[in-house]
Amino acid sequence: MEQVTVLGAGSWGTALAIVLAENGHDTLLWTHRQDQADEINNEHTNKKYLPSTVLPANLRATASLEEATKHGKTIVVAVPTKAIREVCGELSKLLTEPKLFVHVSKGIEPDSLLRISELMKESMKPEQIEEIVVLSGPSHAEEVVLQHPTTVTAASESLAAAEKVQDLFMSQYFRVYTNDDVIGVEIGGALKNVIALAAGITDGLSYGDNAKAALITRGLAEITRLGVKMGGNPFTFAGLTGMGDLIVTCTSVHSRNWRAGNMLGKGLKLNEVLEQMGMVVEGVRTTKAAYQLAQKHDVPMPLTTALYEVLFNDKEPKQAVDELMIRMKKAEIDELR
Ligand SMILES: NC(=O)C1=CN([C@@H]2O[C@H](COP(=O)(O)OP(=O)(O)OC[C@H]3O[C@@H](n4cnc5c(N)ncnc54)[C@H](O)[C@@H]3O)[C@@H](O)[C@H]2O)C=CC1
Ligand SMILES: O=C(CO)COP(=O)(O)O
Repeated sequence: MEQVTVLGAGSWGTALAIVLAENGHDTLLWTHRQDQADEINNEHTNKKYLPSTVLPANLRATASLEEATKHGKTIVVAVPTKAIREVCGELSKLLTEPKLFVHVSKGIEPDSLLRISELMKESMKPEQIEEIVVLSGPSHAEEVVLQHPTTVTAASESLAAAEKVQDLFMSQYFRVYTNDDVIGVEIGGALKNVIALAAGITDGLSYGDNAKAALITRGLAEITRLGVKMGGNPFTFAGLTGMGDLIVTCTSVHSRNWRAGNMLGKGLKLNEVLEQMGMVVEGVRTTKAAYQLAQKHDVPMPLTTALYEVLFNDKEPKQAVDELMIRMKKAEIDELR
């Protein structure tokens, strides 16, 4: 049994805390909201994020970051990308010994263009970090809490750290593989949300299954193109954290990115969509970051660029699709090399 802290009591942090608590680990879930910590401790529910779930009795919550920091030998960071800097910065003021960090956030910071593990390293001191492991893959919280079979990947430059995280989380319904390709895993996890927004848009336009299959495969082509240029292993993009997560996010009604895209495709404006969602839609900020990365690395990313125009330059979704279809003729495979 290990002492583990999970930072962030949204749907994913809570679902992972349940997996850990059910595995017998002494798990403490941190939220920045006292009322939510009280609900988790007294009612054993987290209704805003997982309305039908009863939390295990051994799962405790706290609103004290100091208590949370002291508790875990392993600290799982499960806040949205935009909160990573702030939360890790606060953590850095409290850490007195090195910890094993696991992050599960799927994004890239616009402008700095840092991946999550890079952001974490920038926000804390090297001596405070034992190792960083990224846990990613096709895994909607709503299905994990139902104990439906789920497979993910733990990636780290340190195989020992990845295996430690594999052991912490692995259960009968939660299977964890290891990978040493942190870049590929982080890029795949972040960029699939961009394509999922686009898939939601084409569904909102009622364009059907051919369009969605095209988005998934051509989306993977452009994610791979960028990810390989940034140093990722091409095979990673065909795995759970690439193709696997792309499939689940582009096709599941649980996906907040797909749902947001669907509303955009039906004609709602971005601010109206985000107001209605009430949960993080990572793909919006990641579209900006991916657009900037494509320019920086001089990689053609037509789907990302089209989505950028829709989200930030008010292009009509139907016009964006029309323009994608009449682009210059291309070879399918040569473009990937
Ligand atoms: N929901 C899911 O099924 C999965 C989510 N993820 C990733 O996990 C990350 C977190 O997502 P969710 O839990 O789904 O989001 P969510 O929207 O359900 O919850 C986000 C949580 O973060 C908290 N938060 C926001 N800003 C904060 C701040 N500055 N300080 C402290 N806490 C703050 C919110 O209060 C909320 O509890 C995202 O990067 C997402 O892409 C990854 C895999 C699956
Ligand atoms: O990453 C996820 C599933 O693997 C969750 O996707 P959404 O953030 O779109 O809900």
